[in-house]
Amino acid sequence: MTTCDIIQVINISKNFGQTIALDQVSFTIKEGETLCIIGMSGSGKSTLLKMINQLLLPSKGQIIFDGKNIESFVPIELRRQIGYVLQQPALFPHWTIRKNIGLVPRLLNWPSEKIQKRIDELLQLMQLPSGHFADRYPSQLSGGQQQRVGIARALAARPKAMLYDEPFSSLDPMTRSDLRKEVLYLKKNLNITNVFVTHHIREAFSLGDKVLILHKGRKIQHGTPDEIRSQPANEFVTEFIKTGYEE
Ligand SMILES: Nc1ncnc2c1ncn2[C@@H]1O[C@H](COP(=O)(O)OP(=O)(O)OP(=O)(O)O)[C@@H](O)[C@H]1O
Repeated sequence: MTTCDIIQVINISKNFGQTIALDQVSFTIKEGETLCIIGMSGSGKSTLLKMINQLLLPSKGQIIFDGKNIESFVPIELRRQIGYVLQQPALFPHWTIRKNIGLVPRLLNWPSEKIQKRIDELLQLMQLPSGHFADRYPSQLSGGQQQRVGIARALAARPKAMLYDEPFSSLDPMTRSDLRKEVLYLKKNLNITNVFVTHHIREAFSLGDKVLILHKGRKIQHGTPDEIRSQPANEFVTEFIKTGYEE
Protein backbone atom coordinates (compact mmCIF):
# COMPACT_ATOMS: atom_id res chain seq x y z
CA MET A 1 0.00 0.00 0.00
CA THR A 2 1.13 3.57 -0.68
CA THR A 3 -0.28 6.61 1.07
CA CYS A 4 -2.27 7.68 -1.98
CA ASP A 5 -4.28 4.44 -2.31
CA ILE A 6 -7.83 5.55 -1.53
CA ILE A 7 -9.51 2.18 -2.08
CA GLN A 8 -7.95 -1.18 -1.29
CA VAL A 9 -9.82 -4.32 -2.18
CA ILE A 10 -8.14 -7.16 -0.31
CA ASN A 11 -8.82 -10.77 -1.21
CA ILE A 12 -12.55 -10.28 -1.64
CA SER A 13 -14.84 -13.25 -2.23
CA LYS A 14 -18.63 -13.14 -2.45
CA ASN A 15 -20.98 -16.12 -2.58
CA PHE A 16 -24.72 -16.06 -3.15
CA GLY A 17 -25.64 -19.59 -2.00
CA GLN A 18 -23.80 -21.89 -4.40
CA THR A 19 -22.91 -19.05 -6.80
CA ILE A 20 -19.41 -17.67 -6.46
CA ALA A 21 -19.84 -14.09 -7.70
CA LEU A 22 -16.30 -12.99 -6.77
CA ASP A 23 -13.30 -15.16 -6.04
CA GLN A 24 -10.31 -13.74 -4.15
CA VAL A 25 -10.11 -10.42 -5.96
CA SER A 26 -7.48 -7.86 -4.87
CA PHE A 27 -6.46 -4.48 -6.30
CA THR A 28 -5.95 -0.89 -5.22
CA ILE A 29 -7.13 2.44 -6.60
CA LYS A 30 -5.09 5.60 -6.21
CA GLU A 31 -6.61 8.92 -5.22
CA GLY A 32 -7.86 10.74 -8.33
CA GLU A 33 -7.58 7.62 -10.51
CA THR A 34 -10.35 6.36 -12.78
CA LEU A 35 -10.69 2.59 -12.78
CA CYS A 36 -12.96 0.94 -15.34
CA ILE A 37 -14.19 -2.55 -14.53
CA ILE A 38 -15.11 -4.65 -17.53
CA GLY A 39 -16.19 -8.22 -18.04
CA MET A 40 -18.96 -10.27 -19.53
CA SER A 41 -22.42 -10.41 -18.05
CA GLY A 42 -22.33 -12.21 -14.69
CA SER A 43 -18.58 -11.69 -14.17
CA GLY A 44 -19.15 -9.92 -10.83
CA LYS A 45 -18.78 -6.23 -11.81
CA SER A 46 -21.88 -4.87 -10.05
CA THR A 47 -21.34 -7.10 -7.03
CA LEU A 48 -17.87 -5.61 -6.62
CA LEU A 49 -19.16 -2.04 -6.96
CA LYS A 50 -21.94 -2.63 -4.43
CA MET A 51 -19.39 -3.90 -1.93
CA ILE A 52 -17.35 -0.69 -2.23
CA ASN A 53 -20.28 1.35 -0.89
CA GLN A 54 -21.47 -1.27 1.57
CA LEU A 55 -24.68 -2.22 -0.25
CA LEU A 56 -23.32 -5.77 -0.06
CA LEU A 57 -20.90 -7.24 2.46
CA PRO A 58 -18.10 -9.56 1.33
CA SER A 59 -18.18 -13.24 2.30
CA LYS A 60 -14.41 -13.04 2.77
CA GLY A 61 -11.78 -10.32 2.57
CA GLN A 62 -12.04 -6.62 3.27
CA ILE A 63 -12.29 -3.24 1.59
CA ILE A 64 -10.41 -0.24 2.93
CA PHE A 65 -11.65 3.24 1.99
CA ASP A 66 -9.44 6.21 2.85
CA GLY A 67 -7.56 4.15 5.43
CA LYS A 68 -10.62 2.64 7.20
CA ASN A 69 -12.40 -0.67 6.76
CA ILE A 70 -15.67 0.28 5.06
CA GLU A 71 -17.60 -1.85 7.57
CA SER A 72 -16.60 0.64 10.26
CA PHE A 73 -18.35 3.56 8.49
CA VAL A 74 -21.85 4.68 9.42
CA PRO A 75 -23.78 4.26 6.10
CA ILE A 76 -24.67 8.00 5.75
CA GLU A 77 -21.01 8.94 6.23
CA LEU A 78 -20.01 6.50 3.49
CA ARG A 79 -22.75 7.86 1.17
CA ARG A 80 -21.37 11.36 1.71
CA GLN A 81 -17.92 10.24 0.67
CA ILE A 82 -18.90 7.90 -2.15
CA GLY A 83 -21.40 9.00 -4.83
CA TYR A 84 -23.26 6.23 -6.66
CA VAL A 85 -24.68 6.49 -10.19
CA LEU A 86 -26.88 3.67 -11.43
CA GLN A 87 -28.01 2.59 -14.88
CA GLN A 88 -31.42 4.14 -14.14
CA PRO A 89 -30.98 7.25 -12.01
CA ALA A 90 -33.97 6.34 -9.78
CA LEU A 91 -34.95 9.95 -9.11
CA PHE A 92 -37.89 10.57 -6.80
CA PRO A 93 -40.72 11.23 -9.30
CA HIS A 94 -42.72 13.62 -7.10
CA TRP A 95 -39.71 15.73 -6.21
CA THR A 96 -38.41 18.54 -8.40
CA ILE A 97 -34.92 18.27 -9.86
CA ARG A 98 -33.74 20.76 -7.23
CA LYS A 99 -35.11 18.63 -4.40
CA ASN A 100 -33.68 15.43 -5.89
CA ILE A 101 -30.17 16.89 -6.17
CA GLY A 102 -30.30 18.26 -2.61
CA LEU A 103 -31.08 14.87 -1.07
CA VAL A 104 -27.74 14.01 0.57
CA PRO A 105 -26.88 17.58 1.70
CA ARG A 106 -30.33 17.73 3.39
CA LEU A 107 -29.67 14.40 5.14
CA LEU A 108 -26.39 15.90 6.32
CA ASN A 109 -28.25 18.99 7.62
CA TRP A 110 -26.39 21.51 5.50
CA PRO A 111 -27.86 25.02 5.89
CA SER A 112 -30.54 25.69 3.26
CA GLU A 113 -28.63 28.51 1.56
CA LYS A 114 -25.55 26.33 1.11
CA ILE A 115 -27.71 23.54 -0.36
CA GLN A 116 -29.36 25.88 -2.90
CA LYS A 117 -26.00 27.30 -3.93
CA ARG A 118 -24.56 23.82 -4.41
CA ILE A 119 -27.58 22.73 -6.48
CA ASP A 120 -27.20 25.72 -8.80
CA GLU A 121 -23.48 25.00 -9.18
CA LEU A 122 -24.16 21.36 -10.05
CA LEU A 123 -26.91 22.19 -12.55
CA GLN A 124 -24.46 24.49 -14.29
CA LEU A 125 -21.67 21.89 -14.17
CA MET A 126 -23.97 19.29 -15.75
CA GLN A 127 -25.16 21.77 -18.39
CA LEU A 128 -28.73 21.88 -17.13
CA PRO A 129 -29.46 25.62 -16.76
CA SER A 130 -31.13 26.17 -13.43
CA GLY A 131 -33.85 28.46 -14.82
CA HIS A 132 -34.99 25.74 -17.21
CA PHE A 133 -34.57 22.59 -15.18
CA ALA A 134 -34.49 23.15 -11.41
CA ASP A 135 -38.26 23.24 -10.90
CA ARG A 136 -39.22 20.50 -13.35
CA TYR A 137 -40.05 16.94 -12.36
CA PRO A 138 -37.99 13.95 -13.56
CA SER A 139 -40.68 12.82 -16.04
CA GLN A 140 -40.29 16.20 -17.80
CA LEU A 141 -36.64 15.43 -18.66
CA SER A 142 -35.12 13.15 -21.31
CA GLY A 143 -33.25 10.00 -20.27
CA GLY A 144 -29.88 11.69 -20.82
CA GLN A 145 -30.95 14.76 -18.80
CA GLN A 146 -32.20 12.51 -16.00
CA GLN A 147 -28.85 10.76 -15.95
CA ARG A 148 -27.12 14.17 -15.69
CA VAL A 149 -29.32 14.84 -12.65
CA GLY A 150 -28.33 11.42 -11.27
CA ILE A 151 -24.66 12.40 -11.58
CA ALA A 152 -25.33 15.85 -10.04
CA ARG A 153 -27.13 14.21 -7.11
CA ALA A 154 -24.21 11.82 -6.55
CA LEU A 155 -21.74 14.73 -6.60
CA ALA A 156 -23.82 16.94 -4.30
CA ALA A 157 -21.98 16.43 -1.01
CA ARG A 158 -18.52 16.62 -2.65
CA PRO A 159 -17.66 12.92 -2.38
CA LYS A 160 -14.08 11.66 -2.56
CA ALA A 161 -15.09 8.86 -4.92
CA MET A 162 -17.80 8.18 -7.49
CA LEU A 163 -19.10 4.75 -8.46
CA TYR A 164 -20.80 4.43 -11.85
CA ASP A 165 -22.67 1.21 -12.64
CA GLU A 166 -23.22 1.09 -16.43
CA PRO A 167 -24.70 4.60 -16.28
CA PHE A 168 -25.17 5.05 -20.01
CA SER A 169 -26.38 1.64 -21.07
CA SER A 170 -30.02 2.67 -21.55
CA LEU A 171 -29.15 5.76 -23.63
CA ASP A 172 -28.86 6.19 -27.39
CA PRO A 173 -25.32 6.32 -28.87
CA MET A 174 -25.23 10.14 -29.30
CA THR A 175 -26.42 10.86 -25.76
CA ARG A 176 -24.05 8.19 -24.50
CA SER A 177 -21.15 9.85 -26.26
CA ASP A 178 -22.12 13.30 -24.85
CA LEU A 179 -22.30 11.93 -21.33
CA ARG A 180 -19.01 10.09 -21.73
CA LYS A 181 -17.44 13.47 -22.62
CA GLU A 182 -19.08 14.96 -19.55
CA VAL A 183 -17.56 12.26 -17.33
CA LEU A 184 -14.15 12.92 -18.94
CA TYR A 185 -14.65 16.62 -18.19
CA LEU A 186 -15.52 15.84 -14.55
CA LYS A 187 -12.52 13.53 -14.35
CA LYS A 188 -10.17 16.31 -15.52
CA ASN A 189 -11.72 19.09 -13.47
CA LEU A 190 -12.72 17.53 -10.15
CA ASN A 191 -10.16 15.66 -8.11
CA ILE A 192 -12.37 12.64 -7.59
CA THR A 193 -11.58 8.94 -7.76
CA ASN A 194 -13.92 7.13 -10.17
CA VAL A 195 -14.87 3.48 -10.43
CA PHE A 196 -16.80 2.88 -13.60
CA VAL A 197 -18.46 -0.41 -14.57
CA THR A 198 -19.09 -0.98 -18.25
CA HIS A 199 -19.14 -3.85 -20.70
CA HIS A 200 -18.02 -1.55 -23.54
CA ILE A 201 -14.32 -2.05 -24.06
CA ARG A 202 -13.91 1.19 -26.00
CA GLU A 203 -15.57 3.09 -23.16
CA ALA A 204 -13.31 1.42 -20.59
CA PHE A 205 -10.17 2.17 -22.57
CA SER A 206 -11.15 5.80 -23.25
CA LEU A 207 -12.25 6.64 -19.68
CA GLY A 208 -9.97 4.49 -17.54
CA ASP A 209 -6.50 5.34 -16.27
CA LYS A 210 -6.58 1.68 -15.28
CA VAL A 211 -8.82 -1.15 -16.40
CA LEU A 212 -9.75 -4.24 -14.39
CA ILE A 213 -10.93 -7.28 -16.34
CA LEU A 214 -13.10 -9.76 -14.47
CA HIS A 215 -14.13 -13.16 -15.73
CA LYS A 216 -16.32 -15.58 -13.77
CA GLY A 217 -15.64 -13.65 -10.56
CA ARG A 218 -11.87 -13.67 -10.96
CA LYS A 219 -9.45 -10.86 -11.67
CA ILE A 220 -7.89 -11.64 -15.03
CA GLN A 221 -5.90 -8.45 -15.60
CA HIS A 222 -5.44 -5.02 -14.02
CA GLY A 223 -3.39 -2.39 -15.80
CA THR A 224 -3.39 0.69 -17.98
CA PRO A 225 -5.21 0.45 -21.32
CA ASP A 226 -1.81 0.44 -23.08
CA GLU A 227 -0.49 -2.39 -20.91
CA ILE A 228 -3.60 -4.46 -21.54
CA ARG A 229 -3.54 -3.80 -25.28
CA SER A 230 0.16 -4.51 -25.64
CA GLN A 231 0.44 -7.35 -23.12
CA PRO A 232 -2.88 -9.12 -22.74
CA ALA A 233 -2.66 -11.54 -19.79
CA ASN A 234 -3.99 -14.51 -21.72
CA GLU A 235 -5.97 -15.69 -24.73
CA PHE A 236 -9.26 -14.69 -23.09
CA VAL A 237 -8.15 -11.05 -22.83
CA THR A 238 -6.93 -11.05 -26.43
CA GLU A 239 -10.26 -12.37 -27.65
CA PHE A 240 -12.28 -10.14 -25.34
CA ILE A 241 -10.54 -7.00 -26.59
CA LYS A 242 -11.00 -8.09 -30.21
CA THR A 243 -14.70 -8.79 -29.71
CA GLY A 244 -15.18 -5.43 -28.01
CA TYR A 245 -13.70 -3.54 -30.90
CA GLU A 246 -15.93 -5.40 -33.33
CA GLU A 247 -19.11 -4.29 -31.47
N1 LIG B 1 -28.58 -10.91 -5.04
C1 LIG B 1 -28.11 -11.97 -5.71
N2 LIG B 1 -28.54 -13.22 -5.42
C2 LIG B 1 -28.05 -14.31 -6.05
N3 LIG B 1 -27.12 -14.26 -7.03
C3 LIG B 1 -26.66 -13.04 -7.36
C4 LIG B 1 -27.13 -11.85 -6.74
N4 LIG B 1 -26.50 -10.79 -7.29
C5 LIG B 1 -25.67 -11.29 -8.23
N5 LIG B 1 -25.76 -12.65 -8.28
C6 LIG B 1 -24.99 -13.54 -9.15
O1 LIG B 1 -23.62 -13.21 -9.01
C7 LIG B 1 -22.96 -13.25 -10.27
C8 LIG B 1 -22.35 -11.90 -10.59
O2 LIG B 1 -23.41 -10.96 -10.81
P1 LIG B 1 -23.13 -9.42 -11.13
O3 LIG B 1 -24.46 -8.74 -11.20
O4 LIG B 1 -22.14 -8.89 -10.18
O5 LIG B 1 -22.48 -9.52 -12.59
P2 LIG B 1 -22.20 -8.35 -13.64
O6 LIG B 1 -20.82 -8.62 -14.16
O7 LIG B 1 -22.45 -7.03 -13.04
O8 LIG B 1 -23.27 -8.68 -14.77
P3 LIG B 1 -24.07 -7.70 -15.83
O9 LIG B 1 -23.02 -7.17 -16.78
O10 LIG B 1 -25.01 -8.64 -16.50
O11 LIG B 1 -24.74 -6.63 -15.01
C9 LIG B 1 -24.03 -13.71 -11.29
O12 LIG B 1 -23.91 -15.10 -11.45
C10 LIG B 1 -25.32 -13.33 -10.61
O13 LIG B 1 -26.37 -14.19 -11.03
